[in-house]
Amino acid sequence: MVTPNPFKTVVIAGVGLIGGSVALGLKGRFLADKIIGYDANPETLKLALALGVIDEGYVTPGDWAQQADLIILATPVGSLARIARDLSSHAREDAVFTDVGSVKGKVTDLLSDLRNFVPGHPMAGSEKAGVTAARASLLENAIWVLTPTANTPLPLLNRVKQLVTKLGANPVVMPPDAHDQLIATISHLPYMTALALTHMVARDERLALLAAGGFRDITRVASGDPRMSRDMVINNKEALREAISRFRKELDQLEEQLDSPEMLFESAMEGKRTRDSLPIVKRSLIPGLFDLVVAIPDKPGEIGRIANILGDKGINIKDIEVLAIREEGGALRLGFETGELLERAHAALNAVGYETRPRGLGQSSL
Ligand SMILES: NC(=O)c1ccc[n+]([C@@H]2O[C@H](COP(=O)([O-])OP(=O)(O)OC[C@H]3O[C@@H](n4cnc5c(N)ncnc54)[C@H](O)[C@@H]3O)[C@@H](O)[C@H]2O)c1
Ligand SMILES: O=C(O)C(=O)C[C@]1(C(=O)O)C=C[C@@H](O)C=C1
Repeated sequence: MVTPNPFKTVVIAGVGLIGGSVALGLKGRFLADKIIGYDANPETLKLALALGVIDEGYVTPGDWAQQADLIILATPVGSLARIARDLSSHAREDAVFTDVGSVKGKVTDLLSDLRNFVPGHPMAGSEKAGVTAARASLLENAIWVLTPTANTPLPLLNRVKQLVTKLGANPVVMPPDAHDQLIATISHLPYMTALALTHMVARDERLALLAAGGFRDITRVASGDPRMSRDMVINNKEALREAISRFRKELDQLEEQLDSPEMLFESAMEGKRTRDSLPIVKRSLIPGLFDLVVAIPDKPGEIGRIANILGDKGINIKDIEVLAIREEGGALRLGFETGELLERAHAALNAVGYETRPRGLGQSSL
């Protein structure tokens, strides 16, 4: 039996990496009839419209929010509560609110009286920010924590759970403080550790020269947006302090084990067993797209310009990736659904002077 869309018009407040990925997931799986973007940055909205992530965009709250059946708050943690208030003063009484913030206690407390609120946090992300990094597959098979408040009606929790499942993620329900405690260890502590390690490198340039895969893997999250990451840890400082103190003890213990090889071997075995048994998250979505690689000069606005040229011709970009950027410029990989769209994109971009080349599984005859 086909179940109807749980929500018809969805507002995404904060059309960045996560908001954009949710929007693409909703569109790709036909889970909403209309997606409205709300973002403080008009350039982001222009780009999101050109990339087909949203259908309409607004930079200020207004009566347009009356259309919303569901409002997904996806701005930095520190602004979530204010934006919820701003939008709720324009939204209908029955509009449902959820959020994707990385910390749940604070936002849940601040919004405990917000009607129809189901707080959430998808456990997926990236060190990249912004709508150009958004992709539907980011959320596939991810754990998506929901932390209902005392005021969240159970049927509503179930509707949001259903939506999360339809997006290809796995809902897990827990209280906000339990979420924050676990996240302090599994997400916020690794971020602080990455900062500590990168600071050591910053103080001795010979270390940077020798940094190989191991160091890069363990410090990847330090490349995340500094303001966003700061907001995330500052809003969970009690739980994070506790996690840091347990981490110090673990380090002290490992230091002591440097003099007892047997015990250090046991620790190494335990580390390997735990790391190797972490579930592998499979992400698949878009199979065999028709890819076009476009050479671009390293100038502001280039990605938006390309998206606009294609948008004006009604050519939908299904996937976008920034390939290596060097001083003299770089390249974009654009994915299209059909060979015909690929050829039209190639012609449109060539006509205005871009160098393009088809690539990958679904190449055309170009
Ligand atoms: N990045 C991750 O890995 C990750 C993972 C899970 C959850 N989250 C959470 O998702 C949320 C968004 O993170 P992101 O990584 O998508 O960030 P992002 O920077 O990619 O996107 C944030 C968007 O919000 C907009 N914005 C910022 N302040 C605003 C305001 N006051 N009013 C309206 N729009 C505003 C920005 O213009 C931007 O488009 C955060 O709460 C974060 O904690 C992030
Ligand atoms: O960068 C990634 O791969 C992430 O998944 C980012 C990450 C994490 O620490 O795991 C970062 C913050 C979130 O709230 C959720 C996920």
